[in-house]
Amino acid sequence: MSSGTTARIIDGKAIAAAIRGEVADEAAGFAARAGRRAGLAVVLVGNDPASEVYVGSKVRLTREAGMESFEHRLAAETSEADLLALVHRLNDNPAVDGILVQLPLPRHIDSGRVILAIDPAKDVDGLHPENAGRLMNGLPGLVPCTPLGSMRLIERTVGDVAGLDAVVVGRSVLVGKPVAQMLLAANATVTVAHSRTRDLAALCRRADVLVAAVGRPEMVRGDWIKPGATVIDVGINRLAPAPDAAKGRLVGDVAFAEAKTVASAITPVPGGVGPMTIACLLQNTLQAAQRRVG
Ligand SMILES: NC(=O)C1=CN([C@@H]2O[C@H](COP(=O)(O)OP(=O)(O)OC[C@H]3O[C@@H](n4cnc5c(N)ncnc54)[C@H](OP(=O)(O)O)[C@@H]3O)[C@@H](O)[C@H]2O)C=CC1
Ligand SMILES: Nc1nc(=O)c2c([nH]1)NC[C@@H]1CN(c3ccc(C(=O)N[C@@H](CCC(=O)O)C(=O)O)cc3)C=[N+]21
Repeated sequence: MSSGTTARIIDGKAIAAAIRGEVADEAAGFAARAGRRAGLAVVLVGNDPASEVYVGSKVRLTREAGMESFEHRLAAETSEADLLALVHRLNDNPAVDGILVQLPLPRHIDSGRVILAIDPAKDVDGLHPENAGRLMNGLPGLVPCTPLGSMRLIERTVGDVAGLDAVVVGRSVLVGKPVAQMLLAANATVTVAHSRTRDLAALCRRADVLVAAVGRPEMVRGDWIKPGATVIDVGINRLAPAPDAAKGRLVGDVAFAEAKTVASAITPVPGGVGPMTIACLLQNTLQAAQRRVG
């Protein structure tokens, strides 16, 4: 399995910081013209561990970029009706340019119905069927942040993906499906794998570009990777803490130590896709604000 080489580590943290710098400059211009800051509202229902990691850095980075951050933390028992009512209030609030409802939602809430309630012009996650359909048809719209951030890392690493074999593991509305659409739009040959896929390891081994968005710590092993491949690890998994520690380590969906001896380039967790997601979210919020003001 080991080829004796070591992969280039794709520095999502640094690339994201550069994007946030550009967004901050533009956000200052927006505030001067509009007489108010662009505003982002984040809704978290319950306490999904990956969502907790997300909100942790998001509030601070939103303010650093010169935008307003509105946070709504709701109990896990919140009813679907109450959540829908909050979404409608945010739709009607002129200070709010972007609305992000964190997924997954507790099981008693239909996430499809909640996403459908978000004003597509404020849907900075790009999940509303109108924006998802626009992405599928190659029309302009708000694009999901994690897939957009992943594509930017892929393009910076491999350049043109036209004709390359891309395998996406995971088919969620949030990550797997939109990243597959973007790779397809960039002319890669795309296969989307999921929990019913047969011989996942053999399928992954054919990928020049492998995107893992599963939510299973270190599931993708080193010997699943084609030598020289580019590996994008979307997974954010919090391991159980060591006996004397408050928080467990964060790991991706790829066994990083193994994979880096086979791949030519790989994203780390943390420091890979996560920071890019936030940078793209801020960029989408500014884009939504600019369109709304006209
Ligand atoms: N870095 C970032 O910015 C972000 C990270 N994440 C992280 O990415 C991961 C994926 O998130 P998300 O897409 O929302 O997760 P979901 O749980 O919505 O989707 C997971 C997907 O993985 C598939 N899957 C599950 N088990 C297996 C298996 N054993 N073999 C093959 N496929 C499997 C599922 O298949 P099926 O459809 O058949 O059930 C499903 O399509 C999570 O760790 C999440 O925390 C998410 C968003 C942003
Ligand atoms: N509607 C919706 N959209 C999402 O985009 C979404 C979501 N729901 N639910 C939860 C997941 C998870 N997610 C993360 C984004 C960034 C980091 C991030 O910045 N991570 C840092 C780690 C920071 C630290 O160590 O605390 C890193 O990877 O370097 C993590 C997780 C977005 N998600």
